[in-house]
Amino acid sequence: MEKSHIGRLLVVGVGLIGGSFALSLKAAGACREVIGVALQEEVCEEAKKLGVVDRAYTSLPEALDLLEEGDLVFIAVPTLAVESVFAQLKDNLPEGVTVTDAASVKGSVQRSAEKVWGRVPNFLVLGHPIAGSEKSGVSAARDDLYRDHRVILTPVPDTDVDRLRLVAQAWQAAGSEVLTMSVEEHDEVLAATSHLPHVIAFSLVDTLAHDAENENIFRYAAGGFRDFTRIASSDPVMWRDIMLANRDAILQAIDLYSLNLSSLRSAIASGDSSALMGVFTRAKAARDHFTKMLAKQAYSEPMQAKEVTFIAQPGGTVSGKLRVPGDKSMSHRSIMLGSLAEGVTEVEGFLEGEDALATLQAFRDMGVVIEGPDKGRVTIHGVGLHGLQAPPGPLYLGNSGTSMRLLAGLLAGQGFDVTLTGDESLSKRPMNRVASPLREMGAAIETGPEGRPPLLIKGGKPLSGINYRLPMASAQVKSAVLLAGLYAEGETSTEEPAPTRDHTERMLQGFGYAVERNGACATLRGSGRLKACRIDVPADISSAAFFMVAAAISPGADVMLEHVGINPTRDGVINILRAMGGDIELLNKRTVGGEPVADIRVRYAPLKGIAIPEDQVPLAIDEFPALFIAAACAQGQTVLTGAEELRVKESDRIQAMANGLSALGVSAEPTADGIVIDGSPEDAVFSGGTVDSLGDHRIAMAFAVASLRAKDTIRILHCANVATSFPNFAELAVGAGLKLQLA
Ligand SMILES: O=C(O)C1=C[C@@H](OP(=O)(O)O)[C@@H](O)[C@H](O)C1
Ligand SMILES: C=C(OP(=O)(O)O)C(=O)O
Repeated sequence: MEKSHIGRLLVVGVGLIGGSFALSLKAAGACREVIGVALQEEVCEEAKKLGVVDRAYTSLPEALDLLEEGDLVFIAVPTLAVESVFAQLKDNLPEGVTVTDAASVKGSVQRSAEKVWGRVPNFLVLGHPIAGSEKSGVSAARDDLYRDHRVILTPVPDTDVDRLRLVAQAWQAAGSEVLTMSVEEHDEVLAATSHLPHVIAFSLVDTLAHDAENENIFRYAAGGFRDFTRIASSDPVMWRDIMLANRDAILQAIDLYSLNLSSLRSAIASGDSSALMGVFTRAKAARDHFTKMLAKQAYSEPMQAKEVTFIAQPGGTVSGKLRVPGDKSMSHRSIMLGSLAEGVTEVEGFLEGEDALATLQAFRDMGVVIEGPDKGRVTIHGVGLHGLQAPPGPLYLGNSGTSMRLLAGLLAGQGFDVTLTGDESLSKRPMNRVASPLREMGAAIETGPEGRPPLLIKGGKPLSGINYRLPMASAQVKSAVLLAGLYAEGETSTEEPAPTRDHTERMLQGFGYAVERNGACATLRGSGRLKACRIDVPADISSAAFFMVAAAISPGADVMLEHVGINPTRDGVINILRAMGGDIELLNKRTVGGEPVADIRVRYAPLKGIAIPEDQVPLAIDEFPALFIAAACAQGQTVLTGAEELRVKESDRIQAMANGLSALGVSAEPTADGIVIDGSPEDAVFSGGTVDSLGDHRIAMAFAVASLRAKDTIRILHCANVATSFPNFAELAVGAGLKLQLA
């Protein structure tokens, strides 16, 4: 951990917060000496006795006299007392000393500073640790109170960057994660996440304490009461100050809460079970996704994205029976169509990966009651084609292109406005490919610069059917147009330049919606109805592909992949591997819920390089990262053409793979629409080294598979997004025989 460069630390207000900061910095060896200031002599004595401070004074100016350049003043008095501390600092603070505070409300502290100095002085860094305890006083101080907690710093334009860095380093030394945001944002977020819960806890306990029966209530109050009201033991003065200091934001939060509480009351009064389930399932999901929440958004980017590195040791082989998770494309569509259907749709085999969960959360945010997922089971209480409600904020779709493009189509026909956002990768992906045809249908869609997200979709625009000839083979574009067609006047049809996955067409039919299919064309009429059904999602062939390639390249391998969807619009990976000499058997072929399914057995056989037929490209579009690994292990050259679409996936997959392959000593030449790979039948094809997956799940998994034929360890950077499509990849891979570790 980086140590701060503070000389002396002066803590003004030696209670729980100030005392814990002092102890943390002392424990980290991050300051030379701690001086305390407290109003009462007894507190000074106790702080010294407990070893929290080295010296203590009841007079702030006296203590300030001891400071010099590079020292830090930490103000930890109740919010409304900060101003009087500022007033004493004004004439007594030595040059070069930095000041920070820990008050829970930043707007009022900013105003106090402006009152005292006319503006926030450049040496004052406003801050707030998101940590505390219901206990108070110096005797409750701990050196680990801030460890693994967040601290929000709210610099203003005048704040000196070196002072900001000094304060951030001090908090890091205390073990905290430092974030910065504006004063206004801080106060709104805290009103909702901290101040409102305290209001409710104080008021609930006060209400019950007034009750004549209170003794009984407290005697029998067990878990729920205890968990929920712990914070009502917090320091009353501190909380009074917070209420007064952050009045407007807290009032807004209380008003919103009162409204929701009264509709919950009505639901209970009228026995409205579905409204109760709605609130409870949404709340449970939100609580479970706690770390992904931001104020006013039910689901949002994790505040702190976790960093995962794959470390794949060389060699080994793969064997055994494996069931990879559910198909991602079908999982998305099951939530979308289940939500728009009338009645209750039961889904099995649902992919509990981040992408499909983003779609699920989007529909919860639009008022659909969805139970689960629980071991792949999801129960969707459909609201009908016209039953979605405006979400409380932008719909955050993470890394998922399918969610954004299909939702764009579906939402173009709603009566409300909605904004679609995504993570850094999704924010770079082209959206005009859906926005243009949807606009032709009458939709009002705004995109970010160059047709990138966010998408703002205006509601209440009447749509009319179109005949759309897709300029590229894309199931996402086809699906977006067809889903908008559900809301359009008349007939909507799509014509694709090459067959692409047809899960939308099949699943619509499964929900009882007429879709006419004729060669490259799919046609439907608006204003029909979807009837709830059961959906069994088979294992995802795109995930199975990593183990197919693993088996195809490792001598001695024999793998059985169970219950895999082998829809003919998705089977390119089987065809291509077979053309390269792969030994693949399809066993126990059957149809499940309108989709062909089989168990796929793959055994090792020497591979040879081929020119990949262009008609296979859309049928294997997501499998190319894995197929490039197979190509590197094949005798001779493999040439891919007609695959420019790979450049606009979660990463530019042609470049990302070419870079990674080259880093591992394989000759891989990217071209505008494909790649040329010179394979080698040697035992150790890949040299070992470090490759960057660029946060693309499929690049990460492909290079993990390469380790089977590597000479040395392969380190793969930025692998957290494997969880978008294949959350248990590492576990299954290790079980099958890969030597994979996570760091
Ligand atoms: O419709 C779908 O579920 C998908 C379509 C494909 O994208 P494009 O339509 O952009 O080719 C594919 O790459 C993606 O993983 C899922
Ligand atoms: C391209 C992919 O997904 P999406 O477009 O949904 O992000 C993929 O999973 O490989």
